[in-house]
Amino acid sequence: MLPSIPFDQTAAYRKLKTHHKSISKKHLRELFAEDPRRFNKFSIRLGDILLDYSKNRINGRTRAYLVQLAEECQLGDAIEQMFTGEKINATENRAVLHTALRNRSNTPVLVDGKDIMPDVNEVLEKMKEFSTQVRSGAWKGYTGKKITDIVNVGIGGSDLGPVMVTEALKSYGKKGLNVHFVSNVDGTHIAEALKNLDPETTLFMIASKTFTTQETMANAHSARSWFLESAREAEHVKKHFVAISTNQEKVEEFGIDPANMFGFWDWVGGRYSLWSAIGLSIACFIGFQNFEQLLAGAYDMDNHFRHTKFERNMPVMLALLGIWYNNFFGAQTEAILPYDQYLHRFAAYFQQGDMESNGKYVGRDGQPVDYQTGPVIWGEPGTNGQHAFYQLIHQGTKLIPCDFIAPAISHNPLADHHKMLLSNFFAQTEALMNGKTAAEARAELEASEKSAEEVDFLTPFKVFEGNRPTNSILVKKITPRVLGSLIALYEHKIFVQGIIWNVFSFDQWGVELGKQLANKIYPELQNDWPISDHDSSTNGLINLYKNWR
Ligand SMILES: O=P(O)(O)OC[C@H]1O[C@H](O)[C@H](O)[C@@H](O)[C@@H]1O
Repeated sequence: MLPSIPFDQTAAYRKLKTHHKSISKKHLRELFAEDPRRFNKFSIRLGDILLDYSKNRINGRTRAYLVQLAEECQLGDAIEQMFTGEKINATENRAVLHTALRNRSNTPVLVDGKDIMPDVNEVLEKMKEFSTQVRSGAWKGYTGKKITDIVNVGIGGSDLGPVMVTEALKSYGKKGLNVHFVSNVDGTHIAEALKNLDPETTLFMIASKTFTTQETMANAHSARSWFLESAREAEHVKKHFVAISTNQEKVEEFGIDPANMFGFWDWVGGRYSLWSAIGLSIACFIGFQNFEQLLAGAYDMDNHFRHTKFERNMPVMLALLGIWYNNFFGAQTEAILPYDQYLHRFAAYFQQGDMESNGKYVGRDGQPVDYQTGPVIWGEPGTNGQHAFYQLIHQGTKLIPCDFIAPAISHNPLADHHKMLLSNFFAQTEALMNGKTAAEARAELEASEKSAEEVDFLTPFKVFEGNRPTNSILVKKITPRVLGSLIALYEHKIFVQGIIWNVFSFDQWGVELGKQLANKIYPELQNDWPISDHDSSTNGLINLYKNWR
């Protein structure tokens, strides 16, 4: 059982509260001026990844108190409990073992006394075999042609990870093998995805942990109908449909040959499942060796997380800084800003990862917490964001801690593009930190030969307070291995925050209500009779819809 200590009742919390009063008045400029060694002090390097967290509103004392907070909340024990397969997902009575999926050492991991590594390796072997056949063209469609297009049909955790990773590693993708993703139950999604595809060369991967998710099942049935319009014989389905699921019964019920099923287990959470067979589209697209590199990168981060002292521990420090702003500065959101076009779904991926994990108001003791838990996660790639929403980050009334992520080496070294991109990356965190004083703004205006009145009028608008905190994550290059580490970094950050906020990070009961209500209304839409048993708004909307359709 996880430790259950309301974090606002720890000694460290009280110390941080008092400490916050003084340090929140300090400007980052002053903190840098006071300590020339700030960068060395507040940065962590792991292989090809550097986390520079020196541009945060902290000093050595803040870090010490934050680390004490983690210790008082028994984070060390909690980490061990996760890695060793204790049933820390208590509301579902499950272990949480995405780390076992990338346990490259193969040391046994026990669930209910049984080593799960042989099962993990067996599925990996099956993925290797299958992805090799698809890539080499040995896997043939019903008319003997090789596969040119893979359509992953899944939603949430059975979609976002493969989407994000195949985009991030596009430059490793096999030419002539395209991946498509269908998630939304809106018929437009599948209709558009299938528009230019050829049933003879298309392979569907029906990805669903439960194999009961309404959206995925509706899309899977439509995919099969589309396929059978051309193929005619149900016999051909086995060449074009594979299932990725924990639910063999439902897979068979759907009509997919169990030989074409790639299994995983209830101890893999949906939003932590890209390392499992849910990553099959990734393995086919980038090749199994690269998929193994992705796993290896995550394993690097797992080891770092498990064995490094908190103040040198990347996920722990990232998590503690998030808590610092969320619970002491009152920040509501966090932005993830990758300066890499390939990472354009990274923030969207961690919207689910973070918000579905820690978006909870009930503590592990079953009582509502009286402090803030998970933040709103959002973000877009730089520099696009700079021309859209950075105004608010620089001069708005809200404090938005930002993570800037960039690779030193681009996969597309085109003219001077990467230098320009990176100059923006460096400039933004510097500007957010320093801001621009009234004197500086005034001097600039005066130099531009404005009249005295204009200078007076314009000066306040040109002032930037600065003191906006950022983390910079600079990596050498976005390789499969580096990406694996980056994803695991954020996964563990979320875990640490869940432990400290005392919430269960691996269930998602909040998603259930919407599902239940939609299932109630769905039959009511099957006829044209007016509805009257909901509230007046819902009745009004449904009845107008029935009128208009
Ligand atoms: O993989 P599935 O069972 O189809 O679930 C797909 C998704 O839907 C659920 O409602 C959860 O909110 C997600 O965590 C999950 O990833």
